[in-house]
Amino acid sequence: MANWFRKKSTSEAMTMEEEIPGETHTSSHAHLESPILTVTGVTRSFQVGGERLEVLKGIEMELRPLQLVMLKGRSGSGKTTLLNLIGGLDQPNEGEITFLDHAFHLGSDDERTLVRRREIGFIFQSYALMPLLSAWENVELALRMAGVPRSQWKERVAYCLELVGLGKRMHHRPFELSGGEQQRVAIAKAIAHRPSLILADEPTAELDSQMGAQIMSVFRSMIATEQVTICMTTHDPTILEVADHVYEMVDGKFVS
Ligand SMILES: Nc1ncnc2c1ncn2[C@@H]1O[C@H](COP(=O)(O)OP(=O)(O)OP(=O)(O)O)[C@@H](O)[C@H]1O
Repeated sequence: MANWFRKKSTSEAMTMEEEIPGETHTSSHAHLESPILTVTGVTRSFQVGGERLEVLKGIEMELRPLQLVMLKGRSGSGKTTLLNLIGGLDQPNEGEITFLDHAFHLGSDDERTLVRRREIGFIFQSYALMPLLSAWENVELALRMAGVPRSQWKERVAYCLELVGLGKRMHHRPFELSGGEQQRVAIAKAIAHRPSLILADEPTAELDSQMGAQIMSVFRSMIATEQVTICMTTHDPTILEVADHVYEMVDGKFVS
C-alpha cells in the first residue's frame, strides 16, 4: 500500500458502520465483506530430533473486515504457530495464506516483512515494551520503525495513547505503569502505523479479569475507530464471549 497513513474513505466507512435491521452482531455486516485473510489447507510440521512433529494438519479459516476473531485450544495445540503463519513470520509446508492481495505462502522473507511492517500490528502476552522509554517514546519508536514521516508522529502518538485511555500516563515508563496500562501502551504501539490487521497472542493472560475486560473494550473501540480486524488467542472463557467468531483448535485442526 503506497500510503501507509491512508484513511478509509467516508463512504467506505459508512458502509462498514451501517446496521442491518434486526442484526445483533457486534461487527455490523462485516460478514458481507470479502475476507482480508484466507487460510486454505495449511499444514506445518517441525523436525524435532529424528521425528517429524505435525503441528497444523489442514487449517481452513478466514478473517473478515472489522471482526474480532479468537483462537482457542489447549496449550501446545498450535495457536501460536498459526498466528506466526498469518503474520508472515513463518511459512506453511502446504496450503495457501492470502492476506489482502499478498500470497504469504509464496512470498520471500523480504516481501512478507514489508507487508508485515505496513499492514500488521503485533501484541504479545508479555507487552514487549522498551523498558527505558516512556509510553510516548515507545509508540514513537513504532512509527519510526514503520517509516512514518516524523512530521506525523506527535499527533498520531497522542491520538493512540488517548485511544487506549493513557492520556494521563503518556510520559510514564513501563515500570511506572500497571500490567493493564503496559498492555495498553503495547496496543497503542501496534495500532500506531494504521495496520489493517492486529494479531495478539494471549494479550490478557497476565492480567486480572477486570483489566482483561478493559483490554477487550479497547479492542472494540479500535475496531470501530481504526477499522482494524483483530485475531487473538485466549484461554479465558469470559474473554471468548466477546468474540465475533471463535475457532477452536484440537490436535492441529479446527473443530466447529
Ligand atoms: N520451531 C519449532 N520447532 C519445533 N517444534 C515447535 C516449533 N514451534 C512450535 N513447535 C511445537 O508445536 C506445538 C504447538 O506449539 P504452539 O506454540 O503453536 O502452541 P500453542 O497452542 O500456542 O500453545 P500455548 O497455548 O501454550 O501458547 C508444540 O508442541 C511446540 O513444541
